[in-house]
Amino acid sequence: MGEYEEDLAKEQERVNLVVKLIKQKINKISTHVKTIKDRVIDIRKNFWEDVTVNLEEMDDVIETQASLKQQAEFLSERERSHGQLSKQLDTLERLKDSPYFGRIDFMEEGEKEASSIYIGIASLMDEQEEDFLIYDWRAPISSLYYDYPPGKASYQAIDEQIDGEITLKRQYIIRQGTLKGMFNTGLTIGDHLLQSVLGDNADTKMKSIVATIQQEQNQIIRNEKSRILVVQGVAGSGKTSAALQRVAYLLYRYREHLKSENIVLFSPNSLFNSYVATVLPELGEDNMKQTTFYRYIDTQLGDQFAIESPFDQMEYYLQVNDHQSDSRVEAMRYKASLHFKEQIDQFLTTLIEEGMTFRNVRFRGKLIVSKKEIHDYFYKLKGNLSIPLRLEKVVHWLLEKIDQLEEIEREKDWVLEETELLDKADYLEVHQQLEDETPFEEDVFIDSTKEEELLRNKVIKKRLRPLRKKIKRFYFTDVKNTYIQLFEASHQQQSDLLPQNWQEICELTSQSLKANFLTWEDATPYLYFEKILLGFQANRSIQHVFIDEAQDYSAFQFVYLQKMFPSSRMTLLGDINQAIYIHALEEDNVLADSAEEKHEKITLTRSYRSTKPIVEFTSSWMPNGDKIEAFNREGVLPVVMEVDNTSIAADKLVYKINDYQAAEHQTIAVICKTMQESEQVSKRLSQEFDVTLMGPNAHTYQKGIIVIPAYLAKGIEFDAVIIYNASHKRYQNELERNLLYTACTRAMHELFVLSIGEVSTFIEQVPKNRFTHYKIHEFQKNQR
Ligand SMILES: Nc1ncnc2c1ncn2[C@@H]1O[C@H](COP(=O)(O)OP(=O)(O)OP(=O)(O)O)[C@@H](O)[C@H]1O
Repeated sequence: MGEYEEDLAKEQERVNLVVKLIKQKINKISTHVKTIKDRVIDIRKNFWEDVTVNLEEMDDVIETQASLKQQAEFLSERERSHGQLSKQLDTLERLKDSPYFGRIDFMEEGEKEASSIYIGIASLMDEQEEDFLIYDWRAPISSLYYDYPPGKASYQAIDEQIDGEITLKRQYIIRQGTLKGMFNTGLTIGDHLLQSVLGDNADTKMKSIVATIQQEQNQIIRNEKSRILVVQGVAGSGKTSAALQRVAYLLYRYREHLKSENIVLFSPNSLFNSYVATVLPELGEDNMKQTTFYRYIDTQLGDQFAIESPFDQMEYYLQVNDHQSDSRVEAMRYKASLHFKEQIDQFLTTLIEEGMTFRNVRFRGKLIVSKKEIHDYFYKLKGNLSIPLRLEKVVHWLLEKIDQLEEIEREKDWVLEETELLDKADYLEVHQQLEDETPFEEDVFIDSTKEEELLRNKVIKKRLRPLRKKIKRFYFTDVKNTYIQLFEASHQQQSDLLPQNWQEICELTSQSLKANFLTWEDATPYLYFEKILLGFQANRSIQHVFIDEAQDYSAFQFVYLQKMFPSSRMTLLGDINQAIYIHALEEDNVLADSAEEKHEKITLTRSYRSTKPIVEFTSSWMPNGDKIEAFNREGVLPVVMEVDNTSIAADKLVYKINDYQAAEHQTIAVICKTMQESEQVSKRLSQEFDVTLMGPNAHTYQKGIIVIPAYLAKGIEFDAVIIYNASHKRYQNELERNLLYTACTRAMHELFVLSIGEVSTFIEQVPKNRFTHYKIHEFQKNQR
């Protein structure tokens, strides 16, 4: 037996031992879990038998409530411990299959012997609970594995730095408890293993990269210094992967006070949400909150306005021919900028003096306080008070008026009529109150006048409750009409910063606001305005905000998010080359080099997703493309095919898909520029194949052939990608350059670019040795 085989046998022996112990633990916990589960089922089944339900008398109602509460608490406590144990069990099940993936032998300074540290997705102690058989990959000592090659190394323990030497660094592939392979590695964690992981088929769900995290990615995952960490990473450099590993790391590092519900991830679309949803559970952690910025805005303003989605805004942009003179396009740019924010801030200061618009306060159709009265009261309040403080005072004043109204209305006939509509619990309460208030006498009789008074009280309070609530929420302030004034003539200032078509933009804006429609470019500014006007209620429960595809956020949106989460740390991840929204091309993009260097910035330049030829091809038309490094994974050259017309394009498309299917690619994406184009292509393809058309509302996708617009394919990847029509006409400007780059970089193994007519100048720029070029004319269409 050679040295390697001997080592392998020894390691397998250790694996066996560890797996045996894991199985024992699983058995022990399973029995415990089963007992608790039976108990939970039992409690649920007998829930109503174990509580005494009696609603006849008030005392009984109170007793019933207490009994219900006690029973519910008991149940939820059991359910909680059942949940925790089941989670432990899940983790153990995963460890049983593959207990660890790495090892380092580390000799601490001053020690004579190195200790072996085995690293896996969770920690495991030996039987005596004394030594670690496996270290969690997030433990301080595990960072050695990701950060150093064999040789001198150190790591940061809780309060000190530990120095020493790594004498061995090894990687394992263990499946179903069997050691399938093992390598001793240098600095980069297993080119070997990485090659094999990256060479696999694309999945419809993102995978965890825990076993092969690269040193530069580890800097992101374990970063604890920065309040705002900005990651600029080229396409496929592992930004999203690192972000999710970072969530898992933070949950472990701050497990005492950070829970998954204190973390939120803003992602580009719903499809992406589900794409990444399995990574954390795979690592034994609960998912963080996930949302899209659009969904967030919609929950804030959706009941007042119909809100355009960013995708509809994008479709509009992509269909406009002349971007220079289109007012809407100009508005998209301007309203995303900090200049516009300043303009709003200035407008807000003028409102201190004049301009606030209010709504009438009515009750049962009758005017109680007119908007004019509110206006006059508001502007009589001291000028040095802020608007939100003054509004608080108005609330106070209005509530007093409502108190007076209550006194008057209570005596009216309609109130008595409505006492009939009160429910049983109200009557019981009134009776109880009457009994409590009546001095003890032999002959207790219910005083009917008093009873009527109490019942009237109940009715009027019930009816006024919604009005009081609305007042407390400032519904008497007419935010929309106040905001509209910003776009009206009386407020027009002359400024060089205003866009040329400002007048027209103003008209368009007030029209759509009046129709209760918010364009995407108006949504954040409006919400900002509303929040500042009424007083910002910052979210303090979120401790960490992750923003993926951060390049697509405007400077305005970013400032808004900072205001919304003032006490949160933030991790922003993006790629300036994939900026596909018009506002994202501006200089104030948070990821642009020109942006102020006030945040810590980590740059990732190595791309892992695509083969080397694909990375070299796609980076050729990007500014600074020479800085994009490919991970060394071989593959075939991308193919560019120019055809004369759509009919040849359709034939070639079908031909290529057949080709890719024969090569056993499991996810094949036909990426189009717009939704409309996607619909046409999908219709054509569905004559021959089973295809899925992905639109903005798609939540998941299956393996097979999908047709998708480029902007929705953000963040995800496919075995093979076909760009439907990368013609000169379709891809010309900056945004289209980025869109084409984003689309092409979705390919892991193969890329085929069709062009109907002359190919885009961006592809013309690519050195000819970086792709295979075909031109197919009508008369040649039957050849390849
Ligand atoms: N260290 C790693 N080990 C294994 N696979 C990795 C590693 N880093 C990245 N990958 C793989 O590379 C691919 C791209 O990763 P990811 O989607 O996180 O990149 P990204 O920078 O967010 O990409 P994009 O900006 O293009 O959407 C994924 O398949 C991911 O699993």
